[in-house]
Amino acid sequence: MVPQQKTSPMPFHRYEPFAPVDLPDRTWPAKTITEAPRWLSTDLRDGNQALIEPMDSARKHEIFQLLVKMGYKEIEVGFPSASQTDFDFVRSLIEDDLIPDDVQISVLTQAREDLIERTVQSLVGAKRSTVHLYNATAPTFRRVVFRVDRQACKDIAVEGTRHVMRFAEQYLGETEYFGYEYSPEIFVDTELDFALEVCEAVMDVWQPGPGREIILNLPATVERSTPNVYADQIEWMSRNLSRREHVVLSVHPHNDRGTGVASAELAVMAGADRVEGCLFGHGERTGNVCLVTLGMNLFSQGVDPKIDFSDIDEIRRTVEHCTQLPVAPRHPYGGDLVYTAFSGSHQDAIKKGFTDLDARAEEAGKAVEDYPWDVPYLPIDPKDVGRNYEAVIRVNSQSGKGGVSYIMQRDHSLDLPRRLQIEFSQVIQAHMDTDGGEFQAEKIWGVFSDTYLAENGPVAVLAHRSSTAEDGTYTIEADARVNGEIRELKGTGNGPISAFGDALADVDVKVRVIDYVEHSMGEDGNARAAAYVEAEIDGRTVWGVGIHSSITTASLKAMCSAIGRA
Ligand SMILES: CC(=O)SCCNC(=O)CCNC(=O)[C@H](O)C(C)(C)COP(=O)(O)OP(=O)(O)OC[C@H]1O[C@@H](n2cnc3c(N)ncnc32)[C@H](O)[C@@H]1OP(=O)(O)O
Ligand SMILES: CC(C)C(=O)C(=O)O
Ligand SMILES: [Mg+2]
Repeated sequence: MVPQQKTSPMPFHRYEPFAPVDLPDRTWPAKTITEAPRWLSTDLRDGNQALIEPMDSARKHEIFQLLVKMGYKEIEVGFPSASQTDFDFVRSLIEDDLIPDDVQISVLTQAREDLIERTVQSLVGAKRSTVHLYNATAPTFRRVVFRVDRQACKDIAVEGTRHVMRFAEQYLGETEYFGYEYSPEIFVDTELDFALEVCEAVMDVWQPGPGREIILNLPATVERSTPNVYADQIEWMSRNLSRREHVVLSVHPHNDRGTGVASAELAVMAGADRVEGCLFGHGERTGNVCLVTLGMNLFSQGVDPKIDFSDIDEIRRTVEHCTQLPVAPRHPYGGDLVYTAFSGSHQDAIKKGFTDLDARAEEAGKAVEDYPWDVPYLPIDPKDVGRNYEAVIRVNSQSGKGGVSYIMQRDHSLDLPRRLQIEFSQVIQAHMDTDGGEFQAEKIWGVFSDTYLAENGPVAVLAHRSSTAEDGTYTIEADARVNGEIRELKGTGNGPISAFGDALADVDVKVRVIDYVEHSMGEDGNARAAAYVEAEIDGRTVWGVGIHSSITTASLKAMCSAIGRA
């Protein structure tokens, strides 16, 4: 019988289910995203206001420069009426001429006259700027925070917009561009008809038209529903707003349910033109939607994100330094561990994937970097974000032969034969059972050297000479140390391995060679060679390995290695 789940003791009855939107002819599920939306980074505002220690001026400048360098063209730089620090930062950007001509800064304010005035004052001298005004419109906020009815709530937005326009005229005069953004805060809990009514009233004041857009930002201030409901809300607004062609429909998803990225993506499918978020998902509570994830999700679908993530670790380091909060090791695209496989079957598939990719690129006459990426378990090429392949495969108790042999190949150019991979992987596993934890690449090499290359077995070749007769018979003469004694051995066969096997019979060492593989360990003429011998000795089947600049010496060493192993 299937085990029956029990009723949770938690008080789930205290919470209301979210209401679906009545939109049976929704169109967004059939849409695909083919181009990047307009991005706004609110790292310096929503991100900053949620930090344990808000950024000082130096850190704010660092983030601003990072955002500009990455390619963000709309940057919310603060809440100037909040503090002198916030105000002064905006002033320093403008007065020190730090804002590139193609970057638009914006500043946030509550819909209060005195705060709006101070906010607009902070922008004096800016070439391109936007004031962003918000007031909460949801029923709980109307009742609890503002203690107002619908009409009075709408009036706050309308009056606020008028103040913005009046103060802009008073303080800013003619600028290259002055824009306006309005957010009905808590949009997701606001009745849709009322959200629309407030936005229309705000537009009636701002009067959007050709060359005079308005940004209407519909925030999931607290994410409260599945992403499809948010998408329905956005599609409904997009369909019902007047002057739609002059409206930049913006979304501002938070991540309270952990679905901020999905909400943003479905919202874009539903008609949103613009997305606000923060790098690595900083922001209130569980954060704003992560701009890195959104951008890289597009990239991984072949869509230009219009943002440069090619040095993801530099981006991460800067964000960690400025926010003083760590990025989780499993954070999409930027976490330390996200391109690393520990588990055996993943490592095996990745290793095969790399080999296959190299082969197909070569066949197509293309550089691997230009060939379509298709490697199991790696959604993107780590090199595209500035990572190398060092960390792709790491070995612990969950790993198998694929991972171990990948490291031997990557770090030491040793292409272990399949059955040797199995044998060596068991050797590593035995160590792992004793030592536990992760097995670093150097430690794997140490075990390999001790196991196969130590030359501490009963037979060691000190020198050898060989000749081939006309009939092809190969003769070898070797000076060898056998059980501590120096002996001169001689044997014949069809090659060094069989001749040496024959010679060993004289000293009572019986070796039956099962398999032999050799390869060069590099491209240049001075490259060394690796030889692998699988042999049955005293009833045991073992592998031996030899490495030397002479392939014959490498083969003899491999024989001695196998004898030592047996
Ligand atoms: C969802 C968001 O992230 S919104 C952005 C939130 N960010 C911040 O608040 C950071 C910066 N804020 C601050 O530094 C301060 O809040 C300040 C300086 C702006 C204002 O401080 P104070 O004047 O002390 O007001 P306080 O922050 O307590 O705000 C509460 C008052 O503002 C009113 N209010 C809140 N939001 C708004 C708004 N958007 N528009 C108009 N009034 C508002 C409240 O109703 C309340 O009024 P009451 O005192 O008459 O009841
Ligand atoms: C000010 C608004 C846009 C906000 O941050 C939110 O609603 O989350
Ligand atoms: Mg927010």
